[in-house]
Amino acid sequence: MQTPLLLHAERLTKRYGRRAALTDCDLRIPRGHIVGLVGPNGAGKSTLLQLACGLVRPTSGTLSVLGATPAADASHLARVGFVAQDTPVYASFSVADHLRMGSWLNPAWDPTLAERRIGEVGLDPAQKAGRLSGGQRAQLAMTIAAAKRPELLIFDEPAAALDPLARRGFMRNLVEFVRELGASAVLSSHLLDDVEQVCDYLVVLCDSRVQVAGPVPDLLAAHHRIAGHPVAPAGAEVIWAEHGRAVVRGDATTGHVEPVTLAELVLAYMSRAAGTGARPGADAAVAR
Ligand SMILES: Nc1ncnc2c1ncn2[C@@H]1O[C@H](COP(=O)(O)OP(=O)(O)OP(=O)(O)O)[C@@H](O)[C@H]1O
Repeated sequence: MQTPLLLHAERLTKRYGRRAALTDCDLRIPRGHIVGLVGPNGAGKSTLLQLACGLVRPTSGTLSVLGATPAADASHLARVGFVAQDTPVYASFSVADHLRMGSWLNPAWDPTLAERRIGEVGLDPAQKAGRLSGGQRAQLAMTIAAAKRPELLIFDEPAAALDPLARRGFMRNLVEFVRELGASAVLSSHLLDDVEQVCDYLVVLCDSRVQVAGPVPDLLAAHHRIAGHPVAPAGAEVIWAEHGRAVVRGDATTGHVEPVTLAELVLAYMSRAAGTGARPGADAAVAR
């Protein structure tokens, strides 16, 4: 039997009244990846993460996580750890209280991992969570999510509150942690550097729709930057073009062809969805 996918969405749609947060999204993401979910404000990233945790239900279409409906039962809840955007903690509880609560609520709680990590990141077990800095709160929330020993860790903009140095450390830590757990992770971020640093699978969401998704090495191999009278050969798709430069999907044989960075690839899809830059074919010719 095949191992169930990490995330499997088919025509997944979520509407809030007349507003579409996700529209007809198809995803087939295998396990073992650290998935970066990127896109502009209001693209639907948090909605997708909340659907994956079972906090909200689809309007139509289907989503399965680790082969089951999200939050279908207590055992599925235990397999997924979620760190929400504002890393909520109980202000009047100490760091140690949070760990105690974690051990009561989670059958597979790993106290050794939790205590080791609290020590590693320099948190005082006696300190009230309400007095922690944003970065320390993020570390506490990540520790609690990880000490559940989940198969999937979900982070909604995990490092948004951190200064650049703390962020770099946090993201490095996150990768080590996910690997140590033998887990997979999905994280949303506006910070393309972070995504580039830690993610090996990318999903670009714009305006409620998946624009592109796949393993990062495959996406980088499939896209090129061309400059100087770019001509994309037949079969190649111009994703974005402006001022004599273009990002194309498929082979590019004319013009000055260079590899594309992850940030350029993401920005090309975001610009296309936003309707900025020249329309494909206007600035970069497509050979027929
Ligand atoms: N509970 C809700 N009620 C009504 N509309 C909502 C709700 N949650 C999200 N939306 C709408 O759904 C769309 C997608 O929102 P979502 O928060 O998923 O986007 P996002 O990509 O996470 O944005 P950001 O990067 O700004 O956090 C937006 O138009 C938003 O206004």
